[in-house]
Amino acid sequence: MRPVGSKYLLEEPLGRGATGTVWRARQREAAGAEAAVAGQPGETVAIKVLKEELAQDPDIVMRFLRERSVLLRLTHPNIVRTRDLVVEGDLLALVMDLIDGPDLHKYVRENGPFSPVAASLLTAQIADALAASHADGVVHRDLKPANVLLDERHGQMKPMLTDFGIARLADSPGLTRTHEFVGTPAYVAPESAEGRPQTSAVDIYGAGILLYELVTGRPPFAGGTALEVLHRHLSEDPQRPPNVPEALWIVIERCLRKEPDERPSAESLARGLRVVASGIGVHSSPAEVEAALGVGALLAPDPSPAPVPATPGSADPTQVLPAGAPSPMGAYDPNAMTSVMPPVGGGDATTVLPSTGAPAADATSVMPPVERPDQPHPWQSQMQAARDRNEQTQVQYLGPDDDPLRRRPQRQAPPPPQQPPYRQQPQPYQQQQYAPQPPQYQPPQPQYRQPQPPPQQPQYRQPQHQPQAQPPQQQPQYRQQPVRPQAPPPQQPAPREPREPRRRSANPVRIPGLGCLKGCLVMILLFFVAGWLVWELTPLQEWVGTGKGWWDQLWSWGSDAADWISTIGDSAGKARS
Ligand SMILES: Nc1ncnc2c1ncn2[C@@H]1O[C@H](COP(=O)(O)OP(=O)(O)OP(=O)(O)O)[C@@H](O)[C@H]1O
Repeated sequence: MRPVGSKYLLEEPLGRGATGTVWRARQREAAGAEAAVAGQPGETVAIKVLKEELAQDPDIVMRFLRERSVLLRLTHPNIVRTRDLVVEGDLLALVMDLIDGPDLHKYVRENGPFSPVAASLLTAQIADALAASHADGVVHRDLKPANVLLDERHGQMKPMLTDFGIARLADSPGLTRTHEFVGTPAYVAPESAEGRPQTSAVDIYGAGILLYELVTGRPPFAGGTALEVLHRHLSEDPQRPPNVPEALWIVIERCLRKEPDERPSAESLARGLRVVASGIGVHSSPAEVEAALGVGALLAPDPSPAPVPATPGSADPTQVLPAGAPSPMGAYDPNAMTSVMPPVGGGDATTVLPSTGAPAADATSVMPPVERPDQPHPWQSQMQAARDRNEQTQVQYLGPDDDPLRRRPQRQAPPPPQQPPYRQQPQPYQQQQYAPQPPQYQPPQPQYRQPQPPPQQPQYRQPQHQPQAQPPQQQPQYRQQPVRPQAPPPQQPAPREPREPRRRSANPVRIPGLGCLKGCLVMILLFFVAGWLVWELTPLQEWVGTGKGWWDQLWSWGSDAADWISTIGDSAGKARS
């Protein structure tokens, strides 16, 4: 058992998500005054220990501390209560109420879809939770069945919305330094997918998808790839499945409107769903049936939806990239996985705003709204981050064979003469990755989280994204995003002209040792010339007493040497005979 802070002991892991691992834990002693719930020694709690890379990120630690009060104050019967936040060394953890029951995704997978009445009543409670958080200025932005726990303690199934805080904590510019970010393609609202301004209406869209899935067992927009899902969110109208009653379909269809302004408020959604539940049961009275069919009149849009302020320098966590699907060409789990994207800044996942109804409790947690149109598109940030990562200097050990300073020169094949200049005529993929980008657009370079779905979902694990497999025809629609003038993406250095290939001599044949031989010959020649000059130009001849010239003297020395050698040869022959 591992201690968390001085107050908690981790007992066993309950599950693992994109941002950390949830543990069943026990309270050792009552928490301090800073905790929302002091708790009693021996009490069981759930603790989400955030991933190390999040915990080691100063931005996230700051945010964690800054938003402590917001997380702790968010209480509702259908929201999993955050009891305490622990920061200890490199460890960041959220202490929550332990919910005894599966999450909705797991439940539907194991038990099949809910009846329309049960699905309506369940979603009505989730809408209650959303209404409360929206009134407090908090937008969840990652609503999906996996984030709804079913509390089965009292013979009833009570949905409990969780992960309010996590997306918000993880959503920070610090994430540009981790290799991941969070978003779930199957549940992402069109405006999030497009990088348009977001409001609490994104949660209503998520609720509509969730409701559809509860009654059918699958989300409305599926596809083989995340890009396909994204495209369907943006362009397709959902089709009414045969088992969905008309009244319920009216609600779902309203929630799934592409225009956020046309979606109902959380409060009117909850009310409408209860009216529908009463009117679609087998024992419903004619009046209840009629009221249910007229539910459209109840689904009033939110007059003042809570806006989602952007975090400067961050991207949108729910932004749908081919996320959750490491390869856009591969299948992915549309239901349960919070997708992870390339390191980017994060936008604010569950955002704290000045309360529309009540005053904001924590001024430090209120983010000033930032004009979305001025910001670079999230994909631009992702591309930039990927580029920055690629270009940074790496310090690493090089073996003798790899070290260019130690390596012996290798003969290299000359480059093929017809090879086009790399930067001038890039292939489509090369252009995406390396070519200099105009400031207003840097093409998406989606990468995805290392697949970490819960162990029960191995079929959803994906291989790494292969960028060249990306269908090119789906990209242009994201290229028109405006640029934030005050924080333009860093200018790319001007592309360097490709170097001309080195000119080689006409005769490329190399003779080993030729350089050394040449040197020796030159030295001999120099010595010879120097000797001749000294002999001829100095009084050396007279000193030696010969009076001969250079050549005569040389000849005489040569003759003396030959005589000496023949004398030695003769004396050796006589000795033998
Ligand atoms: N308060 C809690 N009580 C009991 N079980 C919990 C609690 N919170 C989470 N769990 C369980 O722990 C597991 C992991 O939760 P987590 O929120 O990390 O998963 P997730 O929603 O799939 O993650 P993510 O949204 O980051 O992808 C889930 O199976 C969930 O059922």
